Parts: sequence; C-alpha cells; structure tokens
Amino acid sequence: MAKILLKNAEVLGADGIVKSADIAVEGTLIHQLGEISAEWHADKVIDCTNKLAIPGLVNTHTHAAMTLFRSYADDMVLMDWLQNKIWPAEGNLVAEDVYWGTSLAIAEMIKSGTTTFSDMYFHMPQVAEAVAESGIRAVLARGMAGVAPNGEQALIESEDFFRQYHNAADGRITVMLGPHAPYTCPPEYLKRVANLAQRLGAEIHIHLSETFGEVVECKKKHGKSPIELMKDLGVLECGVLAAHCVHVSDADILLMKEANVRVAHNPGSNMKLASGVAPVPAMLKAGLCVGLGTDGAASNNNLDMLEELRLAAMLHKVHALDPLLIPANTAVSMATANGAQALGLGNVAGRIAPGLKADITLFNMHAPHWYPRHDRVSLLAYSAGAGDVHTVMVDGKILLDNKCLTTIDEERLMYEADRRGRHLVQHQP
Ligand SMILES: CSC[C@H]1O[C@@H](n2cnc3c(O)ncnc32)[C@H](O)[C@@H]1O
Ligand SMILES: [Zn+2]
Repeated sequence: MAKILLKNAEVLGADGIVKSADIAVEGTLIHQLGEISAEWHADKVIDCTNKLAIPGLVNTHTHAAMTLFRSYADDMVLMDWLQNKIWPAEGNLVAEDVYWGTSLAIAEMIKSGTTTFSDMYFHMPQVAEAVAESGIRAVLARGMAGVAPNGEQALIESEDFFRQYHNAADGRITVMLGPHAPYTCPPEYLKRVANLAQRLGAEIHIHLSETFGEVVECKKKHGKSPIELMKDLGVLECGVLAAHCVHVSDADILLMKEANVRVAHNPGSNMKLASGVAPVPAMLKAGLCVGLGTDGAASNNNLDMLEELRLAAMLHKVHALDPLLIPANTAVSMATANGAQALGLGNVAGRIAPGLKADITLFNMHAPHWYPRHDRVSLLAYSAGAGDVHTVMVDGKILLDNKCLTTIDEERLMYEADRRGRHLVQHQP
C-alpha cells in the first residue's frame, strides 16, 4: 500500500478553517492529519510549503463529451440551442467520439482541480472507460429521453450500465439513472424510470425547472410545476440530483426539502443561456444541499469549477443587491463537501479528514495574486485561478504532478477531439 506524505501544507479542514498540517495518505485513504509520528514512513514526500490543500473540487453536473461542441453554437437560448444546433449534431456521435470528448473534459477538469464529476450523456461505457483510465472519480448516468424507439433502448441500457458499472473502477464510479427532463420524458416514462430506480436502488439525475418556458409549458400540460410533477410521479422518492432548478417557487423548495432533493447549481450555464438566476440563497435557507456544476462545455464554455465557485459567490450578491449572500466559505463548501454530499459521496470524499478518500487538490500560493494572505478561503474564492492548481490526487493516486497530467496523453486527445469535433458539425445547418 503506497504511503504519501504531504508535508507542511496549509490545509482547509472540514470545519472550513485553514491550519498548517501534514497529511498522511495510505493507499486510497487519508490516514492522518496534523503532526505525523516519526514511525510512519512515507514512500514519497511532497513538500507543500506555500501550498493550500483543499478537498478536490466536485462538479455535480456536466455532459463531459460536449467538449466536442465547445464554441460551436453560442449566444442562443436553451431550446433554440438544443433543438437547432446541439441535438442535430449529437445525432452524429459515435461511441469513440464520446470516449475522446470525455477524456478531453477529464484532462481539463483535473488540470483545474476537479477530482469528481457527475455526468449525464450517451455511450456511457466509453465514458466509464475514460474515467477508469484517467483515475478521476465520477457519478455516471445514461441520459434518457422517453420518445420511441430510443426511450425503450435507453431504459435497457441504463439498467445494464448500472449492473455493470455501479462501484466499478475500484469504487471510483457510481451510477445513477438519467431521465433528461420533464419536457423530453412523458409522465408514463418517468414512472417507469422511477420503478427501475426503486428496483435497482439507484438515484436519479435530471434537469428540472431550468427555464421559465419549461415551467409554463409543464403547468399548461400537466397542471403542476416540474417539481410537483416529479413528486406525483414518485420520482422524488428515489433520491434526486436536480440540475438547475432556476424557476422554483417557495412551495417547490418545501417539496424539495421534504424529499431531500439535492441541487446542482450551474451559474455559468444559466448566465450564458440567459435561463435566469436560481434562488440559491432561499434553497440554502431552507436547508437544501446545493452543489455546483459547470453543465456541458458547450454552454459554459469551460469546465473550470473555480470559476463556477466565484460566479456562485458573485451572481447572488448582484442579483439581490446584497453582498452578504453566498460568502466565500459557503461557495467553497458548495464546490467541495456539499457537492460530494449532493452526489451521495458525503461519507467518501469532499472533506480532508482521516478515513475519507484521499481526493486532494494543492494550489500554489506563491504568486502575486495570493499576497497578502489575510484570509486563504477568500483568496481561493475570489483571487485564485485554475493556473494555480499544482497537484491533484484522487483515491491516493497523483493525477496531476506539478501541473503535468500523469495518466493522460494530452497532445493525443487534443488532436482527436479537434478532428472529431470538426467532423461532427461539418454538414450541420
Ligand atoms: C440525454 S443526455 C443529456 C442531454 O442534455 C443536453 N443538454 C446539455 N445542456 C443542457 C441543458 O442546459 N439543459 C438541458 N439539456 C441539456 C445534451 O445536449 C444532451 O442531449
Ligand atoms: Zn445539463
């Protein structure tokens, strides 16, 4: 079992306070924190002078392989973007495209300090392969739209995928079911998804109440909001990770709290697609678990969780004209511990504490924008950039060493992603 000592770090603890400490990593786990006894011999020692150690960032909602559509269709509203640009181009995707697009996303995520991501997409065995090879942690859901003939196939593939990959890659992969949204999955179909989830013991990852138009349509069609509809169909009983939740009412928030719905807040995507501002302060006040996500790289347009963290901290302040909303430590918790909890990994990752998985990101603080160091959490939230990410460890294994990826051939995947991305959109309108 490999033993790694992170020596002399400044560690963001589970209490949100930064203290000087050593971190002993044994195998996949954080063994000890603080002063490490001289009897504990490390195989490798990393000098963490001037380094801030935080729990790895958790991206709670993305479509990783959509890196292939980055910069293809910008400055559009969601439905126009999906129906006229993205879905036609996705119709051309083959399994290998998803493998390379996901690998590109993983490289970008690791380099910007993310250690876990939650994905909803197609060709999930190839996503799992990219996850397994790279060493990152992931929660994967095969996206399902309930229209014939693919709706049936999606249910079958989701069950197969769950049975084959839940807890795969030494436990780094867990699986959810991924019905896309109420506007692509009719009620009867969502009931079948909920039944399947109950039968498998799987949780559900779904887009909910992303745009005002979605809510209006849902009320017109079903006489209730998307959240109310999910409750009535039995979806909320399965354990739900709900992406976006921009247009939710106070009554919706109460229902979400009752059912312990966890929210993936995607401020960058919501701003770019002009979907609106999710009532995150009200959700937090109600006691909901809110994590952060980038959404796909085609609506963001990067997978940088540090940027998302800062957007979350800033957006709600300016929206409510209240600088007290989402302070730095809240935004950091949303990007780490709350994100892990939102993905059902609260007892596995998201905090630097003995017994938890060694998923750790080290930031180099020896740069002009990190001085003076009045408050390290403030520096992380408001001053740091992805370029400061120095070392990334997942499951006790170093995936980024002094800014170099250790498990991924970056040049090869940039070449493949470029070639495949151009091919996918070649004959599109
Ligand atoms: C069924 S797999 C996932 C599906 O979701 C699409 N998608 C990407 N971004 C969004 C978004 O913000 N809202 C709704 N759907 C989105 C993606 O293109 C895939 O088709
Ligand atoms: Zn999405």
